[in-house]
Amino acid sequence: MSGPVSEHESPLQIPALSQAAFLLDFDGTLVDIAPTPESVIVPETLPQVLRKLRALCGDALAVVSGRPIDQIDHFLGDIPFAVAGEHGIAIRHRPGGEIEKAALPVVPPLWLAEAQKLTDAWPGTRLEHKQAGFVLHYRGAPEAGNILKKEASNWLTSAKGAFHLQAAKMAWEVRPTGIDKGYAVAALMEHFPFAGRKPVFVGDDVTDEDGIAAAKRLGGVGLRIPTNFANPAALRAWLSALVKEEG
Ligand SMILES: O=P(O)(O)OC[C@H]1O[C@H](O[C@H]2O[C@H](CO)[C@@H](O)[C@H](O)[C@H]2O)[C@H](O)[C@@H](O)[C@@H]1O
Repeated sequence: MSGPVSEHESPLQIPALSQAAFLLDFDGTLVDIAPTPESVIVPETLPQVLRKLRALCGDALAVVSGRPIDQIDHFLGDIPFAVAGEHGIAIRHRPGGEIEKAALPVVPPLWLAEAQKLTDAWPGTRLEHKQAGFVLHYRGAPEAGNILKKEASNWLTSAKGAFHLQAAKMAWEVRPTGIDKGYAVAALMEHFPFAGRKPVFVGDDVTDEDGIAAAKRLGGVGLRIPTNFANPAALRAWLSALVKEEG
């Protein structure tokens, strides 16, 4: 185990890159949080750092995001070898490979209709559709956070545990129960080029805790912003130093 120091000046113990697999969250981890999901900016130097990292760890670089896979493709193109989207509901294990989709219950159309009405009624809020759930964003109207939560909690009382409400960053996400980033990490680690390596998972949010726990369970390391890195810029600087040191 080795590695450069984090911005907090404590040396981070991670496996040698020749034995490591990197599984990285996207929003709030690789890129800074932005006012809207579309307005995220991928810093100019990040693609090159990630490509070097992928080369140094034998292609074992994955992005594990709450976003659908096509959005990660839009921002990062062919940089990661594998992508897990929607917190593990959709996984593409290799470049150009088929997307493996978990069999999940369909979101009741009534909830979607109610969610649309609710977000139409609150300027600054918005509804994001996902394959097996949806997100109520309130970054543009923080005062609406509580009402969105209350309404979504009411819909979920009829779900009999099939769906749950997940707190996200200035958002509430209605998610199917049973699949999380821990599942995604375990599934990715079963396949080439990840299998046999030690996972290094980095995230920033509550949903990343499952990924962190899974990485540790599998003999690797789980790191979190702001515990191990002050912010995404500090993580990017650490990754840049890591690839320079070993490159
Ligand atoms: O698992 P992640 O890759 O971290 O994705 C989590 C969610 O990210 C997006 O929403 C969040 O980021 C937006 C852009 O910075 C921000 O505007 C929003 O307030 C955040 O909640 C994305 O829209 C969600 O689908 C992801 O689940």
